[in-house]
Amino acid sequence: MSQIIAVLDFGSQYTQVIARRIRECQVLSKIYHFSTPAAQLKADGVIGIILSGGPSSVFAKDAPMPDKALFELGVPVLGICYGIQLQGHLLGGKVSKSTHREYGNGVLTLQKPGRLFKGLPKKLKVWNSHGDRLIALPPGYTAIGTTENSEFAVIEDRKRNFYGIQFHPEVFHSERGIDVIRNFLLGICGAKQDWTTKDYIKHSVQTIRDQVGKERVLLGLSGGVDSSVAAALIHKAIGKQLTCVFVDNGLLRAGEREQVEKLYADHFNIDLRVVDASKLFLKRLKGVSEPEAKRKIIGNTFVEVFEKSLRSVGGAKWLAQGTLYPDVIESVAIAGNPAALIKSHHNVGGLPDRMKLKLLEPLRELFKDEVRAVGETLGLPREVVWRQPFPGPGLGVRVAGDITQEKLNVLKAADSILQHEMMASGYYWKVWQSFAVYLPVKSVGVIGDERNYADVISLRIVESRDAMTADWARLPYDLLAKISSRITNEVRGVSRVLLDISSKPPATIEWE
Ligand SMILES: Nc1ncnc2c1ncn2[C@@H]1O[C@H](COP(=O)(O)OP(=O)(O)OP(=O)(O)O)[C@@H](O)[C@H]1O
Ligand SMILES: O=c1[nH]c(=O)c2[nH+]cn([C@@H]3O[C@H](COP(=O)(O)O)[C@@H](O)[C@H]3O)c2[nH]1
Ligand SMILES: NC(=O)CC[C@H](N)C(=O)O
Ligand SMILES: [Mg+2]
Repeated sequence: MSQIIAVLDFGSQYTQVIARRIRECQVLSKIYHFSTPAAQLKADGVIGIILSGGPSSVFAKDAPMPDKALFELGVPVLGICYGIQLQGHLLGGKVSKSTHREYGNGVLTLQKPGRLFKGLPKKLKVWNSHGDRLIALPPGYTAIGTTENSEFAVIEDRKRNFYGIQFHPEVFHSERGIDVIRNFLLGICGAKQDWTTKDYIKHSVQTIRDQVGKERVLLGLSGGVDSSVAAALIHKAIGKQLTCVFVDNGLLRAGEREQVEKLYADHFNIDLRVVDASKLFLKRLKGVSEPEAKRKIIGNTFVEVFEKSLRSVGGAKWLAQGTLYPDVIESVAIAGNPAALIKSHHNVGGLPDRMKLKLLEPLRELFKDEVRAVGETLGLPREVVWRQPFPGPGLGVRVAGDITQEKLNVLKAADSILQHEMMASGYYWKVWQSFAVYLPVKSVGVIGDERNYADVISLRIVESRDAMTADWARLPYDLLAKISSRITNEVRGVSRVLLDISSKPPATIEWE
């Protein structure tokens, strides 16, 4: 029986981040609904339980509650944030609303050597996000550490192997957070580190086979990292039952369609059809300038095109996409968590309600760097695995405001100079994304002693780990100067080039 660490989901924004930290420690984890019966966890071979954070207060009337019997399974339990509050509430301690919310960075001071903090310094920067707090320990527990507003920031009951943390060790901003999780998994639960990318692939291949059976699958392939890895994985699972469709939506970069066709012909043994739907997309988008409206139209039109191609691929029942976790969390609320809508990624929030195809998304829980690791293990070429992300709505969300063919042409020309210089300098591979944006303003310039009232282009070049947060890349001035001067000199109709120096948050990577 496999060893599983169960993550009970109480609706935290970070539930998937906890799961990914566990995978980073090469341990198998599974996310369960918060109400999963303890007997089920036991039957699944769970060797440790993590109670996630969540937006509710434990004493609220409809607060999500776990099956209390999980505290009698004899397996270690770690509560994070809402999870520590649950331990307090259910096991005889006391939780109350705090007058001081703790939000963002704080300092943890350890008073005692706790098992979770083995080998770690006595003071650590940690990241908080809570309004309630534990004010009395449940019997059997000891206080281990404090933060400014939490007397019980870390607690443990060594005998029963119950642990609680008020801050979020899973987020990147909590110093040595991964070590805390590793101590729980390896030191306390005794997990074996045997969950590798290879296992992930084996497991996914089996799941895909079980899901799909003998039915046919149509995969939307963009030539990007995610859909290429999804294609390779699904092809490994079901071979000829898979057909890929690349849609030319008229919002692609210069030469992109030809590049993808060639790449796939050279490197992949996969049935790929190319559909030119550029006229349809541009017709639907005509005169539309509101970003969410544009995204919805693009998502809907993609599905319309996929549905039209169904007959020619032998009546597929499944639509496969390379959807990743960040696409999901920004687009929709998940697992009862009232997460805010940031923007509708075309492949999630942009799908029409009437869609009849079943969705097959084997990468839906992964982050980009994990997908790249899967791609490398599957032997995909470097230019695919390490390609910069390019969103499905493409230049459609990079022409700010309404889209016309003329604006697209200006943007394509500017973007292709940027790409060329990024490649030539090697910086293409060092940053997360680099692209040009067409702004809906004009500005006055002067060329050949003449007035030039023309378009403005902004450069957006960012560094990131997983697209959840990002910062603008500090590129050499000489390189920026060269890009700017080439764009204003070579692209007719551009009088000015700007550099976007906003981080995410508060900005996002794309402009719309
Ligand atoms: N032009 C396209 N034709 C067909 N499917 C597409 C196209 N563009 C995007 N998709 C679908 O939408 C999904 C999400 O797009 P997204 O851009 O996030 O991923 P990607 O293109 O596969 O990878 P990358 O993040 O590297 O760009 C893709 O995985 C793919 O299934
Ligand atoms: O396939 C996609 N469909 C979309 O609708 C979409 N919107 C944004 N992106 C990409 O996602 C990452 C995060 O982007 P934002 O900071 O703009 O939300 C960045 O890498 C963006 O390029 C998309 N990808
Ligand atoms: N992030 C959390 O888990 C928060 C828990 C609880 N809602 C609080 O505000 O304290
Ligand atoms: Mg893409």
